[in-house]
Amino acid sequence: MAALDDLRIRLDEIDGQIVRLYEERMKVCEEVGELKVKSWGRVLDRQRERNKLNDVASRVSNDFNRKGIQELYEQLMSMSRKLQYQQMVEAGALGRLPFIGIDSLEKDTARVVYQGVEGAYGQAAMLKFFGEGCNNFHVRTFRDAMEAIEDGAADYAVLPIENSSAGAVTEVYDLLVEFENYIVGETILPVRHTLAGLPGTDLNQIRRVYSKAEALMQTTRFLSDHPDWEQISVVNTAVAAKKILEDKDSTQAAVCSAYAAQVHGLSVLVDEINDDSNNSTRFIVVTNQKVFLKDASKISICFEVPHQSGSLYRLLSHFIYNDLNMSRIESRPVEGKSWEYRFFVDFDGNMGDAAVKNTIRGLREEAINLKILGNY
Ligand SMILES: C=C(O[C@@H]1C=C(C(=O)O)C=C[C@H]1O)C(=O)O
Repeated sequence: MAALDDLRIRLDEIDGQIVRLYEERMKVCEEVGELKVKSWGRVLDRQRERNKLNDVASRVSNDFNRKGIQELYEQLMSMSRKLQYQQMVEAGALGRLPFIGIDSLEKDTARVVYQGVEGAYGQAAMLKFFGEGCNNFHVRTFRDAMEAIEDGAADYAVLPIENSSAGAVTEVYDLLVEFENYIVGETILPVRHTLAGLPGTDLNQIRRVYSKAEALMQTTRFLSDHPDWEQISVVNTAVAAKKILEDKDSTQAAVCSAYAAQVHGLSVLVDEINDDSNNSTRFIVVTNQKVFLKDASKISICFEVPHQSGSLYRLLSHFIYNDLNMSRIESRPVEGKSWEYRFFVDFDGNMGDAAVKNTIRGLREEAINLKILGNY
């Protein structure tokens, strides 16, 4: 049997040939790219790639190598596509993304909508982003807020998208797909839940606790010390506070912020009852125009993937290749298609960056229903 050193010398020789051939192949792909730039053609040719995979698979001697050569060719072709997207972008064949860069948001004159009633965390987030004196109104549901934006009744909506302990606010993700509204800002609000009731309420009197489902989830540890309390979810924590005031029933309490308790004339019975003391919620600011701040640094997109092994992996490779840092990925079922998913990805970047244009160009061709949700 040959010694390890001898085998490695042979491998080095073979690899030398592979590297030379790889470069030769990429040169030819570049020429193909030039033709595509001239003809404004599509980079990805699925049929050609399928044929290529079948062809190389038919040339090897066993099943193990068949799988291996196909994986290798998938990578090779993906690299040549990425080179061609770059050529397209450099030649201006991508054009501009359909978003207009602006210097700042007109916060002073804007009319802003939030979901819930006075005292809602959404209101606190809105005041944090737009300032105490901002012109605002509130609506009952997230959908109402999205509609108010689409109809032009408001310029901006402030909506929760993610909580640090309960995770995604899935309804808002789905609404971002359904409506032609775009994210232009975000703000993170620390969430401190309290148990609030009518002034003078004793904890022993309480039989029912009202709150938003997420807030009940975020205070599980405290509530599990009171297993006899019935937990009832309502649309918003501030709605829960309002209900306690209106019902005038001291067997009821609300899980809400100290601010909501104060707005609705309740007393804080127990302060800071959230399981996680760092609990915070990220809110997004949405508008009906395709605009982005010129100094924006985060992009949110969503897309569906073909229901095939490896398809998400291949799409995410665009981020790696273009050296973009992905900060979040979330999936939601695609309506009407059981077990198929839409992925929501946040990544660092600005729409003016070549790396971002490259990535978007690749994803637009290779993913299904790519939507840019905003750059902020
Ligand atoms: C090189 C081309 O572009 C892409 C890359 C391919 C490859 O690397 O073989 C094949 C088809 C295209 O998706 C081409 O169109 O031939």
